[in-house]
Amino acid sequence: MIKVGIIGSTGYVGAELTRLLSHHSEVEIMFLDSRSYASMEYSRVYPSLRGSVEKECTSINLDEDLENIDVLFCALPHGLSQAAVKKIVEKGKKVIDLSADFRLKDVDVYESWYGVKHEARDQLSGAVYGLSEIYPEEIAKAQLIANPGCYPTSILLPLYPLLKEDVIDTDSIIIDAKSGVSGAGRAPSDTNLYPQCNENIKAYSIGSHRHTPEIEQELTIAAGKELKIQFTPHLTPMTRGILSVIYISNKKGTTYQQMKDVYEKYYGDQKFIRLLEENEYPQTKAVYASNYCDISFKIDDRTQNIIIVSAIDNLVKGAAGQAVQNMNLMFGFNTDEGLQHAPIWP
Ligand SMILES: NC(=O)C1=CN([C@@H]2O[C@H](COP(=O)(O)OP(=O)(O)OC[C@H]3O[C@@H](n4cnc5c(N)ncnc54)[C@H](OP(=O)(O)O)[C@@H]3O)[C@@H](O)[C@H]2O)C=CC1
Ligand SMILES: CC(=O)N[C@@H](CCC(=O)OP(=O)(O)O)C(=O)O
Repeated sequence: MIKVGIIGSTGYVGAELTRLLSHHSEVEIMFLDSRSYASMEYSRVYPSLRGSVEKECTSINLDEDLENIDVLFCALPHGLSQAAVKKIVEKGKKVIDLSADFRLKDVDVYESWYGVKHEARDQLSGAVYGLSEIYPEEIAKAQLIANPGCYPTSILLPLYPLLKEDVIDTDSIIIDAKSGVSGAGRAPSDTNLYPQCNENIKAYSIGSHRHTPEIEQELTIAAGKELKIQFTPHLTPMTRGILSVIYISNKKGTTYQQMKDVYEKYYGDQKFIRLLEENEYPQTKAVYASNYCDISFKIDDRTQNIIIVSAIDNLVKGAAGQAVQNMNLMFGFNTDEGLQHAPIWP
């Protein structure tokens, strides 16, 4: 058994971590940190976890409470994890940060896109980008994991292998992605106000979304040359889920079989990537509350475009589930421990 602590446990991502880890056979949850609900039973904050999580929230002291754990999960808004990450790394323990704070390798890029100063620069170079299926060996050896963003996970999993194997063009990648409202977190905001998000779909942050440099960083590594993407996220009236549709001009004349072979090579034995049959396309309900990423694609011979579709649950594969998968890799547990449950349908 390992001992884990969760900071930011009462946010949506923290709640998914708590749900998943409370059913993990190798884990004991030591604390559920919260500023706002300290001393309150966790199951009063999240009644769905009554009977599964019998623990009070606590506002932890970074100098004392980190001593008793083997791994810390940080699920705080960006800019706020750095002090805790610094402390735990200095103590020689493992940490999985679910914010954007350690994802970008260039600190100037982080500071300019996120508009905050990085207070733990020394830790950045040691951070491993936790895209589980792509970097399993690095993750297994890491002390600090920068867990990927939700949109990047849904976009990098389908694109990384194709760029690595040089079967698609790099200068015409257009991504149209749609997220459920839980992607915006739990704090009330203009984004998640019911009358404004219900029965409404909108594009936002066109050409300026903070996930753009994260996606470009990883695709550049895959392609071995710098590339830029066109990324348009949308807010849709669903609670969970991300559907990403990616358009690439098929200038290389890639065939369906070539692409299928690449996906089979990278993901054929990966439990959490489901490659769908030809003319079957991913949908968010088919991955709801699960750690799956569903992928399929079409080569449109009429327009000579490649269209790739992926679906994930933003809170699970896009955040807490992938973090648990990374913890499993770091501690040598079965990859799917704590994550075996099927999606919920309908
Ligand atoms: N939502 C998603 O789909 C995804 C989110 N992420 C990232 O995971 C992290 C957590 O996201 P999410 O759970 O959605 O966010 P939420 O806003 O739902 O939760 C964040 C929690 O952090 C705690 N907190 C502590 N200090 C502060 C502070 N100063 N300001 C605000 N909250 C604070 C709050 O709990 P309390 O007041 O009880 O301490 C709050 O509930 C973020 O970095 C996010 O970008 C990553 C991938 C997907
Ligand atoms: C719907 C919605 O608002 N989504 C959020 C996703 C951000 C997020 O989750 O942030 P990180 O993954 O980078 O931590 C957004 O677009 O800002």
